[in-house]
Amino acid sequence: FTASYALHRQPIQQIIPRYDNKHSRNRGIFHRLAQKDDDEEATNQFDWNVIGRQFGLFQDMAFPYYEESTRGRWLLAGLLALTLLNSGVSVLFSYLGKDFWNALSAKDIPVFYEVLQKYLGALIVGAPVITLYRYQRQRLAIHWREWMTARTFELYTSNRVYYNLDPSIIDNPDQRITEDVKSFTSYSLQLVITIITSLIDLVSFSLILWGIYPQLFVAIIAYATFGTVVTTFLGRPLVHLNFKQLQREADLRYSLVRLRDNAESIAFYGGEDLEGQAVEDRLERVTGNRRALIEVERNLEFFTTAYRYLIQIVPVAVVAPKYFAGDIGLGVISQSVGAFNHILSDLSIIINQFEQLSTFSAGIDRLASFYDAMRASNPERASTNSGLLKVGNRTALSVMLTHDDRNATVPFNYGDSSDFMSTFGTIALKAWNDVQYSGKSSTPTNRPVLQAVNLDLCTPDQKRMLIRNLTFELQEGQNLLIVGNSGAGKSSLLRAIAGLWTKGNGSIYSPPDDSVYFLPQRPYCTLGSLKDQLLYPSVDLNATNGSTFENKIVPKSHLLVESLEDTDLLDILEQVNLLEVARNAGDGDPVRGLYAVLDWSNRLSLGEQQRLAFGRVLVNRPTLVILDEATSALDVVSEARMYNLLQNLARRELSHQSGLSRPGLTYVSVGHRPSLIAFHDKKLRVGIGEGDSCEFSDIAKMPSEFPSSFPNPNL
Ligand SMILES: Nc1ncnc2c1ncn2[C@@H]1O[C@H](COP(=O)(O)OP(=O)(O)OP(=O)(O)O)[C@@H](O)[C@H]1O
Repeated sequence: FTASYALHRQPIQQIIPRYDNKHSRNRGIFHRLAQKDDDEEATNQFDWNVIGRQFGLFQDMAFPYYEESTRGRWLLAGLLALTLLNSGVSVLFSYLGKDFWNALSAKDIPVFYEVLQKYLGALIVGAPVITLYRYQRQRLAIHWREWMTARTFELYTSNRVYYNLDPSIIDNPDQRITEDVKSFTSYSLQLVITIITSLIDLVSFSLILWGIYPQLFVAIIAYATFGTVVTTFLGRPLVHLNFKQLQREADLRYSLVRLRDNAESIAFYGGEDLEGQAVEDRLERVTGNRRALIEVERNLEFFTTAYRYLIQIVPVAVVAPKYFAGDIGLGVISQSVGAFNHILSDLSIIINQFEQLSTFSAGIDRLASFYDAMRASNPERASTNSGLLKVGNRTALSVMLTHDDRNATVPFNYGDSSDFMSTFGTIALKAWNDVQYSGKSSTPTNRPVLQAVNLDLCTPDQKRMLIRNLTFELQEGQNLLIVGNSGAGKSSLLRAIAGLWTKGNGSIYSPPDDSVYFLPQRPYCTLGSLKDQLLYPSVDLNATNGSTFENKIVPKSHLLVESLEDTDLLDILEQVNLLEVARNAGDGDPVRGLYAVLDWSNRLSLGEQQRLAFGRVLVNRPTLVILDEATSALDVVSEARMYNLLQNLARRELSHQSGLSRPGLTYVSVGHRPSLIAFHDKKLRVGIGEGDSCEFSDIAKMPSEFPSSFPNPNL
C-alpha cells in the first residue's frame, strides 16, 4: 500500500505550480495533489515525505466517517470479527488438507474417512463465515459510500461552492462525487481487510512453514522481495495513466451530457458534426490512454504470469529432497505449498493488486484535490483543515422552526473569514438587522431595502474593475432599473448583491437571504412536476400529497411563507397566463396537470418559463425581487402584465400592514428595453466614463404614466 503511494511522485510534482498561486492560501497536503492531465514522463525520485503526506490524505478522507457514524463503527467491528474468523477457517482447512493428503498417500482408510467427516463438519461452520465476511464487507462499503457521498454533496452545495469552483482546476465534479467516492470506499475497505488478513495469515502460515522447513521460509522471503521490486518498477507508469484514464472518461461523458442538455440549440445550428468531432476527439484521448495502459499492463503481466506459475513449483522443488529422503509425507508437501502460497500472496499485495492500487491512488488524488478546492471556495471552511468533518450543524437550519425563527434576520457576511484574495478586498454582504431595517423610519416608504456603500466590484479573476465607488440606497417601494451597455457589469452587480461575486471593496446591505428572490434571464426548471416548478426553491411542508421533500431536511429559507392549496397555485398560474399549460399537461384537468412530471425546461418556451418565474415570486412572496432581463422573451403586453403583478403584490402587502408586520415588495431590474422605464422610479447607469463609474438618479415620470390600472393587460 505504502509502496504504491510512492509511485505518485510524478503527478504530484506536476501539479504544484498549478495550485501554488496567490489565491490558494490553504496549502495543506491537498494543494499538492490537484490533478493535471499532462503527458510528461514520470520522474524517478522516491520521496518518503510524499508517502507520509499521502497517508495523511487517506486518513483525512477515511477517518471522519468512523469518527461520526456509530453505525459505521459497529459495521467495522463486525467486519473485523468476521475477518479473524475467516482467517481461522483458512488455517483450519490447511491442517485438514494436510491430514487428508497424508491419509490418502498412506492409504490409511479409517483416518481418511475420519478426516473427510471433519472436513464436511468444518465446511458447515466455515462456509457461512466466509460468506458472511464478504457480505459484511459489502454492507459496510455501501453505508460508507452513502455517508461520504452525502457529506461530499453537502460540502459541494454549502455556501454555493458549486458555483465558485473553478472548472479549470476541478474537472467533472459529478464524477468525483459518484465514481471516485464509490471506488474510494469500496477499495479502501478491500485494502484494509487485505492488509489485516495478510498480517494474520503471515504470522500463522509463517509458523507452519517454519515448522516444516526453515529454508522454505527464507526462500519465500527472497522470492517475494524480488517479485515486489520488479513489479513496482514495471508498473510505475500505471498510476499516472490510471489518473488520466479517469479524467478522460469523465470528459467524454461530459461532452455527451452537453449534447443532450443543449440538444435544441445544437439542432438549430446544425452543429452535430462539430459536436461529433468533439466527442470523437475525446474518445480518441480515452482510447489512446487506454492503449498506453494496456501496454504497461502487458509488460507487467509478462512478469506476473511467470511469477505466479513458478509459485506452483518453487516450494515443491525446495522441499522435494526431504520427501525423496522419506523425511516428510505427501501431505506435508501439499501443506507447504498451501502455506507458501498464502504467505506469498500476503507478501505480494503490491504485485497482486497493482492495477487496482494505481487506480485507487489516482482516485484519492482526484478526491483530495476536490475537497481542497471546495474548502478554498468556502469562506466558512477556507481557514480550517477539517477534511470531511462536519462544520456547523445543518439540522440547526432545518425544518423544526417556530414562526419567530422564520422572521428572524440571519446576518451573514461573506467577507469576514475569507481572505484568500489579496489584490482586492472582499465585499461585505450584510443582511439588515432589525434595528437597521426598521429604525430609520416608522413609515413604510422610506425604510431601506437595498444599500451599497462605497462599492467597488471586480470580476472573479480580478482582471477588470466593473464598478467603482458606488453608493446608493433604495427604500421600500422604490423600484430600481439598472441600465448600461452590454458587458458594463449590470448582471455582475446583481451577482454581488446575491453574494456570488465577492471581489472588490465596500458593503452591500440587503434583506435576509430568504427574503430576496432572483429572476434570471433563463429560469431554471427543476426535475419534477409543474407544481415543483412553481414552488421552486420553496417547499410546502403542509402539502399532503406530491411533496418530494417528505422526511427530508429542508433549510428554513426554503419554507413557504404560507401553505398554498392547489386552487391557489392554479390561480397564480392564471395570473401569469399559464393555466393552459397546466390544462394541457393534465389532459384537460389542470389539477392533474399540476402534478405532471415532464421535461419542463424543454417543454416550456422561454417566454413561458419567464412567466413561470413571476409565478414563483407570487408563491414565494419575497421582500426584494431582482430581475435580470427577466422579461426579455416577453412581448410588451405580457411584460407590462408581469410588472403589474409585482406592483399589485407590493400594494397588497403594504395595505395589509398595520405597523409593518410584513414588508412590501421592492424590485430591481436589469434590462435594455425602454418599455421597462415605466415600471421603475430610480435608475442606475453603470459603465460611464472610464467604464467603471455609475450614476444613480430619479426617473422623472408624468403622473399619467402610472395610473394604478396601468398597464392595461387588455392592450
Ligand atoms: N466569470 C467571469 N470571470 C471574468 N469575467 C467575467 C465573468 N463573467 C462575466 N465576466 C465579464 O464581466 C463583464 C460584465 O459582465 P455582465 O454579465 O455583468 O455584463 P452585463 O452588463 O450584464 O452585459 P449584458 O447586458 O450583455 O448582459 C463582461 O465583460 C464579462 O465578460
